[in-house]
Amino acid sequence: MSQSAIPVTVLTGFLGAGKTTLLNRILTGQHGKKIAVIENEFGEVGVDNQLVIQSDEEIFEMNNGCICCTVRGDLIRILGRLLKRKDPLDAILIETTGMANPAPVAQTFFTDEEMKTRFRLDGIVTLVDAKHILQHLDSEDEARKQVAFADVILLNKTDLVSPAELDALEERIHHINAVARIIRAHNADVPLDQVLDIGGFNLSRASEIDPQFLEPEYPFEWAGAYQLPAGTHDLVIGHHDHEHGHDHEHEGHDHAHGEDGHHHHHHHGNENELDVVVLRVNSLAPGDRAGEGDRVGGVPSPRTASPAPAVLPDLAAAIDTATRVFSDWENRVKPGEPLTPGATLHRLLLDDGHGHFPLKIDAPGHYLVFEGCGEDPLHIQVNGDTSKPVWQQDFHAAHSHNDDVTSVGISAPGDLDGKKLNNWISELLRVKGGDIYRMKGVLAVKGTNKRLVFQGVHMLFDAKFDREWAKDEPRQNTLVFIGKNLDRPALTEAFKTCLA
Ligand SMILES: Nc1nc2c(ncn2[C@@H]2O[C@H](COP(=O)(O)OP(=O)(O)OP(=O)(O)O)[C@@H](O)[C@H]2O)c(=O)[nH]1
Repeated sequence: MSQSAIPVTVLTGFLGAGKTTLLNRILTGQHGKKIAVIENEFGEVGVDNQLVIQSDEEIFEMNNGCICCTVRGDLIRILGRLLKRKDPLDAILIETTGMANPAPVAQTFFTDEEMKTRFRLDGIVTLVDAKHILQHLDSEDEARKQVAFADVILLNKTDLVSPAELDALEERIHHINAVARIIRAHNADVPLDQVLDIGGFNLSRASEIDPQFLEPEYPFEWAGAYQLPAGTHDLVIGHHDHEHGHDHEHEGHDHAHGEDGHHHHHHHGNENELDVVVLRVNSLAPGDRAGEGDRVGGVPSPRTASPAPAVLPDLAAAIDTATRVFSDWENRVKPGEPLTPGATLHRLLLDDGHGHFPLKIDAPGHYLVFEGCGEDPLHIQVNGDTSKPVWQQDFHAAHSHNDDVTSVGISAPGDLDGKKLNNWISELLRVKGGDIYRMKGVLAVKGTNKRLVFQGVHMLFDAKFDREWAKDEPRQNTLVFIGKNLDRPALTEAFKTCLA
């Protein structure tokens, strides 16, 4: 990207989130930068202008209502005028209205060659009112979008909520947009270098900040591994009778689900159904310790208690399979009807939270049982004895929030075939462009020693080769999609087919 390109920051945020407050800070701050501010006013003309402290920076107003394709010309005209200035600008800030979707503004910088060479979209900064954002996230599409589009999220008005609420909020925001940097603020008091000229989509930095950002979420909440002999055993759902003891320590769930600050939902919305997948794992090493390292203190999940690959070598593959199977058609099973291991989603029909299901095991070995809802106690009876799980773990459920907007990250070494990559991205944007809000990536393309850096907003995007990969730097592809109804397995699969 050319050095002379003027960085553009798009400032968004719901009504009253603190955009004007931040703007005033920027305009009065002693940063020695020449910044032009473009305001997109909706409704009453120029009210905000009186609130903005006058300064040397120029303020341009667009009074044509929300920026959309028809008024993008207006923005382009203002930008054109800014280019003609004698003393060049250091930065441009565009404030969108509270209700606006920032996409069309951001897309302006991917539209034509002149826009692409003279300006660069440095970042989308979204101000969030910590006190009111939750109700907006629940009810308003635009609020989720503003969070989804952001490179930086200023969690403002921290004085109005408790630290615990802030933590929960961050978790929720992170769930929607896993790569945005979240900065807490009071009266929008953030260091300006965290907002302006940030090189917003530098993914390698994003991954350094939060190594978990690629961590997938799962369609199940709990999995346990059992060593089972051949035969027909009894899969029991519900609190079991006292004579069987408490081998399957599901008590931990109360803690895990009750105190982590957000609501968990039953996936199928029916307490009398439980989704279960049973898979055979081939190569479980002997000497496994039951329940090792899991659900001890806090909220056990892949974020805090990763599975030990040496203990369960097939675990990752089994988790992948289960993730896929959980989105298959369910096979409804009435109490008393038998289950067999395999790639089938069993929806167990329970009677007041209880049920007995014969589990048919042909070959002795290790079996993983995945449970859609982790709150239902489950155990397996073998010849009247409760079988202890040799391993178990809670998983972050994909549906722990009812957000349809999420992030999918892919990180893999290897060189990509430029042509296949191009075809995939074009096709993806053609089919899913409306749902993919943002896409960012740093990619290794076969035949070039430069990194391909790209970012996009809906179907418009910009890809450029930037610096060479450093000598000690692995040619690692990192890309992230933020959007609605994203299909992680499909995206991951399609990406793999682009490897050279
Ligand atoms: N308590 C509290 N109030 C704040 C904070 N930041 C801003 N405010 C106040 O919130 C109100 C709205 O702030 P603005 O900066 O005007 O918000 P805005 O996003 O520009 O609002 P619109 O122009 O309506 O979209 C003002 O009264 C601010 O003084 C904060 O951190 N804490």
